[in-house]
Amino acid sequence: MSQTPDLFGPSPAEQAAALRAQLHHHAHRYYVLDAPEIPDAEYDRLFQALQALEAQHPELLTPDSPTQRVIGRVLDGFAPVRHAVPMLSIRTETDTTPAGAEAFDARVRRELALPEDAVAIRYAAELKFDGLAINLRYERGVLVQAATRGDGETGEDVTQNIRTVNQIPLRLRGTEPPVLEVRGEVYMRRDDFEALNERQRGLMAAGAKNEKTFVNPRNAAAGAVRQLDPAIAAKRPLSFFAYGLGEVQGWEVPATHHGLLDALAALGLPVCEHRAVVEGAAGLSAFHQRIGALRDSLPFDIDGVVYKVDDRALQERLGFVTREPRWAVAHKYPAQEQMTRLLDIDIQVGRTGKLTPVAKLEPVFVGGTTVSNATLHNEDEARRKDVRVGDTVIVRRAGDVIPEVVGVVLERRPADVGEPFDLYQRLQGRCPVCASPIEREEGSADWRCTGGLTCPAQRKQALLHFAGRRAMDIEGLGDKLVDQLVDAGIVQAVPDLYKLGFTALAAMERMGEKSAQNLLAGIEKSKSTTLGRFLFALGIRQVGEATAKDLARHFGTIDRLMDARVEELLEVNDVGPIVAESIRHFFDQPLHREVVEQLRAAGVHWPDEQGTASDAPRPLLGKVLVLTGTLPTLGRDEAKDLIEAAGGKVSGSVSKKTTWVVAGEEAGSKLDKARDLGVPVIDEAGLRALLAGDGQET
Ligand SMILES: NC(=O)c1ccc[n+]([C@@H]2O[C@H](COP(=O)([O-])OP(=O)(O)OC[C@H]3O[C@@H](n4cnc5c(N)ncnc54)[C@H](O)[C@@H]3O)[C@@H](O)[C@H]2O)c1
Ligand SMILES: [Zn+2]
Repeated sequence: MSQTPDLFGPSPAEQAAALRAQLHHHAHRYYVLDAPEIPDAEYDRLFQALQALEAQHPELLTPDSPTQRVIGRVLDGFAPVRHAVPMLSIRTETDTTPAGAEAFDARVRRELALPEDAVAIRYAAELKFDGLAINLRYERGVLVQAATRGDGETGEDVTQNIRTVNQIPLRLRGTEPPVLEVRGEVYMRRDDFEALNERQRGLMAAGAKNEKTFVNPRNAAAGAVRQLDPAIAAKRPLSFFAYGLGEVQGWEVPATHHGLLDALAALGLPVCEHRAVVEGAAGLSAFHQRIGALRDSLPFDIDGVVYKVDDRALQERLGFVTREPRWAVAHKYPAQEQMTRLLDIDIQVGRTGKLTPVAKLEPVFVGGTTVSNATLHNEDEARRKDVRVGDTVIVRRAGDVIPEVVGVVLERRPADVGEPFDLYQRLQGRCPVCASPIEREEGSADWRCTGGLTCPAQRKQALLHFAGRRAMDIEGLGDKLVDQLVDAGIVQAVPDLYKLGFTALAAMERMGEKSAQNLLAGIEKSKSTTLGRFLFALGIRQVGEATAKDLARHFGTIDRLMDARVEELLEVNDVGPIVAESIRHFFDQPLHREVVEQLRAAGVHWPDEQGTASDAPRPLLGKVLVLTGTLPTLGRDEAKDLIEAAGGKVSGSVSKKTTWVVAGEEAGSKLDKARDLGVPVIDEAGLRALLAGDGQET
């Protein structure tokens, strides 16, 4: 092939060299530093561009090309581990349609030289977990070593960190072969990831240095596994799925892949339940489709499914190419991270007045939908990521979590990029909706509007929250209608809902008589409620559904609650100082008391509850009890109610603050803990005596 003159742009050789350099750079960021700069989808595009170029110009192929070998390197600080059996990659089918499965099936049949009319091949289909590969070496049934993949030949010894993963058995169940290496994926569940990042944001808001958030669960998992301090690794909740084998000595390897997965599960290793044996391309496609529909609801990220020829004898016939087996393929789904341009940063005012910077994006298809807004969480996050208008940013959308901007692609920053984000300056210190001053409390990551219910943004959200299914449950009052009612000035605050008349409603645009009637009926129906729902509906900061119920049960009437002092509030189960302060603060504002009065005057009512904070004697005031095991006559909830009625608190775990542990039949570890800590243990009879006011001494 002749060299293309410069006149026509870079030659294929120059293009290949440039792609290789880029891929090496990004692979280093990703595999070695756990700090990717571009989304996987972008890396895959570069990778495929190089593959295509090398296919067209085979003379450009070099042995060190990223297409020819697994990339990765041992990080300083970890001992290198030479893998007895190399840890390979998997060929990727990027065509996310059913055609991807057909291409794989056709290739397998061709490579096996099967005749046209041969029976369909059986495949084991499983999920492609988005974490990192780990080799677990068991000798005589005991976990002796855990290693990362590294470059496939040599990985890192991460045994210490892996031992902290609860799901990984330290000893196999029922067998002790000389050597059994189990391979699988260490990953972080989405909820664990969200909680970890939330905690990181909290630490950073409180001024902690050296903390950071993670771009996605895979990145967080990789960071934890390759953490040099096992104490930190132990705090990062990791999970594991087994999917294959490394070296084996003295163990009968099952004849099929699905048989192997069953065998691994029997040894006590976690194996994902979403797996199947399917036949031919049609079976593969159906699996791809079924899992695709399930993807968002899975508790962890997957980036595709993996198909493996089920029969081990056939696998051996197919063998390997340089960096991947011929008998397996990964069939992808649309990426959950993509690049797009940041057009602007909007600031949204939430129901509680919290100001959230929201990225306005050039619409991009990510995680299966088109996204044009993504959260930036708060000012600190936006600054730390140095997100600026005009930047190319990485957007992530996974499951039902709201889309977020996880980073900036600095190498694509244009010369005329915007200024660093400054929320206060941007808003000139005023709420974008009501122009009230904004403030940021010490130790909080969030700016807030101080307008309270006078702020229409908070008003609209407050109305929606008030009408919500778990609050006052006003059927037919959705966001469009709330917008209309507030914008038309018909409803200013929650009590106005109960003053709505048919004529005014029916006269509104896009509102038929029927819907007006339905809405009025819904509003009427909502008048009869419970105190718990009503309290939740008020939208007091920090008071969720459960706390609202607890408050209702404890105080019985709203008047008693509105007048409760902080110390009295603290007596309620699960109410701590922050929640108590927030409730106090809410009812200290005359506006809020007025709202309550107006609602009552409009006919909103609920049966008063007995209230456990009545004037009856409260022999358990200030005591903390823990229930464990089955009591002879009292049910768990019943016992809890009685204890709370007597002024006591029920806690879920035993600590030094526990006054008594009430133990019944089959009491478990809580009883042991009580004994360890020297906490007195009583039975149901003892509890009854306490409730009756006897035996106060501890
Ligand atoms: N963003 C970046 O800069 C960047 C850089 C390099 C690589 N990457 C990403 O890394 C990936 C490519 O890396 P790779 O070579 O490690 O291949 P891969 O991750 O696509 O496939 C191989 C891996 O799949 C995993 N796997 C998950 N479920 C499995 C199952 N059921 N059976 C077998 N294996 C399973 C294993 O860990 C195995 O090592 C791509 O997604 C690429 O985008 C991104
Ligand atoms: Zn405001």
